[in-house]
Amino acid sequence: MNICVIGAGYVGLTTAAVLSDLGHHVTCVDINHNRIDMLKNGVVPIFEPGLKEMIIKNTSNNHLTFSTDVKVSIAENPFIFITVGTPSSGDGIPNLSFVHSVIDDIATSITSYKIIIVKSTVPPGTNEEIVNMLIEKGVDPTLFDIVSNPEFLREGSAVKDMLEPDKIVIGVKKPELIQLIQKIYKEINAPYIVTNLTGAEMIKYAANAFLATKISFINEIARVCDAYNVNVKDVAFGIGLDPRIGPLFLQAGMGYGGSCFPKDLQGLTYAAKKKNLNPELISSVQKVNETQIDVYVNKLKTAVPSLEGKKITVWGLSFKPGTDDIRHSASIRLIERLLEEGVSINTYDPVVQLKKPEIKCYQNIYESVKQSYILIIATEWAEFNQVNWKKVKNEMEGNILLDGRNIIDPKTVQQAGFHYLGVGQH
Ligand SMILES: NC(=O)c1ccc[n+]([C@@H]2O[C@H](COP(=O)([O-])OP(=O)(O)OC[C@H]3O[C@@H](n4cnc5c(N)ncnc54)[C@H](O)[C@@H]3O)[C@@H](O)[C@H]2O)c1
Ligand SMILES: O=c1ccn([C@@H]2O[C@H](COP(=O)(O)OP(=O)(O)O[C@H]3O[C@H](CO)[C@@H](O)[C@H](O)[C@H]3O)[C@@H](O)[C@H]2O)c(=O)[nH]1
Repeated sequence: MNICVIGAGYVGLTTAAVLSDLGHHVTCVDINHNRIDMLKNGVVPIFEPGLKEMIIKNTSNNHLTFSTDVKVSIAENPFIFITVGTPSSGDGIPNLSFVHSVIDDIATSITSYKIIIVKSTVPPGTNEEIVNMLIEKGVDPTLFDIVSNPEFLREGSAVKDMLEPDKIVIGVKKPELIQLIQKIYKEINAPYIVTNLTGAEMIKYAANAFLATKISFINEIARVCDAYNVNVKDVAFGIGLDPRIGPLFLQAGMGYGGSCFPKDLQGLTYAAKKKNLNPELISSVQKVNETQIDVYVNKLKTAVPSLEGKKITVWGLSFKPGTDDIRHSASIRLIERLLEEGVSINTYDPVVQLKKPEIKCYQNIYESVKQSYILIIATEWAEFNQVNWKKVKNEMEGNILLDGRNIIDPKTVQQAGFHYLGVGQH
């Protein structure tokens, strides 16, 4: 099948790579010329395991091509996937301008029937609005159908998640569209959840809100565990065995970040308020997450009353392991907060190098801790558990280790001479 994927970001590139790998002919388009030039030259602008190999394989066999000509690509392909960004505007309202710009391009270039598949995460009601927008722009309603097909991949395992999803959600206005979408995803074995356009949008928002709720829940429990000298991991394990609760997404730490949870909870709040509802639980989930950094900074300040002038090394910059994405990273928020205390910051991350004069980025993990007073683990990269702790300690001036992700065994680092600080882990 001939498919156009609009947007060459985390979702767009993964969609384009996977669909081309499944045998379709895919054109991936983006208005970012630099990005498309890189892709045409075999350079994949994001770090995502397995993505580069899949892109190179499918560009070599001509199943996947890249372009900056959005209108031509729309005109040439019957299936149009929209995967552009839907960031939060400053006040938390979802910024749909990128989606609207694609709709404008479709309205001005459509001459034959298109199925427009919206993968971008959008607030409830958006896909219905898209139908109306196209009609208002003079597009004949028989020339298009809209399918809401939200994406549930996680960064760091995007390719695998798209090849082995736990479900495929499709929102449609006409039942005959279901089979066409199933044809696109023929090789993928997953149950289909079929609903209307707004239902699919709500499933996406509700999924992210629930996952974020689990994280804020366990972070709140960790604060209480801390006060009672209880290990929150024991509590998470204990409750997680109950199948009604489940063991996943109960890892306490500095809180959730990334390009999705923060903005989608804001988007859900906005959507609820628009209908005069007051989403109290979602507001509390956000509040716990926003104050989680303070819990760690306060912990540090109890151990080291004056942070001013101290050198601190932070391991981990990306918002989670396996990605180079630093959007809404808890680590970056922590660094900004610490800089306000007058500290100097060294960092090490396996894939991210920041370009900020006030932050020193190292490519060698042991170099990064030289003469540091405090070491902070801010992202749960597995390699942070494989270091020689004695060597790390010897390089440092101080001995404080703040474990912002509860990934370190306190005894191991205490034996190496560290003073271990955690929240809900001792
Ligand atoms: N990142 C994730 O893990 C993830 C997972 C599921 C769903 N989503 C949702 O998918 C959408 C995309 O997220 P992302 O992280 O891939 O975004 P991204 O910022 O990585 O990529 C978006 C791309 O769209 C391009 N673009 C913007 N306007 C365009 C236009 N008019 N025409 C062509 N290209 C245009 C940008 O240049 C950019 O390369 C968002 O709605 C997000 O909420 C993201
Ligand atoms: O037990 C946990 C699990 C995660 N996190 C944090 O939560 C954030 C988000 O992690 P994760 O969900 O793995 O990453 P994303 O790539 O943001 O994926 C989420 O957001 C995507 C975009 O909507 C969805 O498609 C995915 O299903 C959803 O998991 C990260 O900062 C993690 O460190 C925790 O603190 N504790």
